[in-house]
Amino acid sequence: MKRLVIKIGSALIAPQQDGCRSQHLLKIAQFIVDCRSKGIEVILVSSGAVAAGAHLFAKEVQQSVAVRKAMAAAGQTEMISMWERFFDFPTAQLLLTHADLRHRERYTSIRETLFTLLAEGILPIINENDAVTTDSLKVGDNDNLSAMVAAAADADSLVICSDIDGLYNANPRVVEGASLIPEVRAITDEIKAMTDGPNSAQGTGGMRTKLQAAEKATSHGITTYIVNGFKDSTFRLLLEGQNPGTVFFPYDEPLLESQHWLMHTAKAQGELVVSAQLTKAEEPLAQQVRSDDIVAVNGEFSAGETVLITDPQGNRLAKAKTNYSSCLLSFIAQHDSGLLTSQMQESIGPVISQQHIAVLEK
Ligand SMILES: Nc1ncnc2c1ncn2[C@@H]1O[C@H](COP(=O)(O)OP(=O)(O)O)[C@@H](O)[C@H]1O
Ligand SMILES: N[C@@H](CCC(=O)OP(=O)(O)O)C(=O)O
Repeated sequence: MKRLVIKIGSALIAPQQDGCRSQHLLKIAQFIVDCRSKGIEVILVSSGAVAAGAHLFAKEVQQSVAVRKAMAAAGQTEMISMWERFFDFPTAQLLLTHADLRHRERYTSIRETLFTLLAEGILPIINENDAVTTDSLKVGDNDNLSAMVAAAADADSLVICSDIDGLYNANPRVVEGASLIPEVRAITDEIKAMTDGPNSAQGTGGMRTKLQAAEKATSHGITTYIVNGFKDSTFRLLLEGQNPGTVFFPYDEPLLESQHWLMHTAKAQGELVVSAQLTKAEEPLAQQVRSDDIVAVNGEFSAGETVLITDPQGNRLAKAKTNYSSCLLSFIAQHDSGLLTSQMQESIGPVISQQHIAVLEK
């Protein structure tokens, strides 16, 4: 490990949902200190703002979206000041939303901030900015957020601390006799079918979002662990280089940073439907997507935004940054003349550039 992102679930922060408890966090803080003294750079992604702030609001109103946002805002200060008390080195708080991460300029700015904090030995502590999010703006769970952060920070390891020993072949809280899977080399459909949602009042995504996070992280070359944050032995084993739970091995050929961002973080603003023959050709997809091969343009987007490329049957082929706006592409698609499109292509350039396309797995 050289650069590690560690994600802590709400159950560890506020086990009784009545404010933060240091009970389970002391050993995690010690682990962070030990990692840093071994020269490992650490970024902490901490859940628990909602759980920490819950006790300030009446039970009957706690399910209201507005109240949960207020709980997050109030609980965040309690949670961050608790972390701060553990460390004798400086910490920094970053509150992010999906809207920040999927915006390439803001994403680059977040990366810059992270690298600067790490270079100065300051511990970044990250959570979703729940107080300002809506459904369309949020990541929604800190498992996926931690993987996006790990990718943004060029980390090599992601440790997701949960209330369970790792991934089991079925949810052990439901299926008696389920067994722990210590190693996962590929996150197949069979593996995905083993998981379901959370079983605690505090948890958000259960094992499903942890697998999504592992997929995002491993495809960026990041070794990912799901471990039990309640057990002391977890952190001792991690420091010894052993696997205390489930380890997900990184891809042999990780995606480039820009392609990973397109595939896993950027949100498609619209859709380009391209003719069916394209996908069968030998050349790379980006070179094939000429304006006269576009069958339909759905949604509104500007040049530079992310689009989903599909075939006429609706199969997802790729995500890409388009060099044309939806307006211009629709005009071309409707006034299809070989001369116009080739003139257009010559003056503006390709619809999609090769470095800005991520081909999706079927
Ligand atoms: N296949 C599985 N293996 C292990 N845990 C599973 C599985 N499927 C679902 N779960 C549930 O996921 C829970 C952990 O996720 P969650 O409650 O969201 O915790 P956290 O707050 O740590 O993110 C486990 O306690 C368990 O109930
Ligand atoms: N951002 C939220 C946590 C969301 C979340 O993913 O919670 P968890 O499943 O406990 O990691 C909060 O601080 O309460």
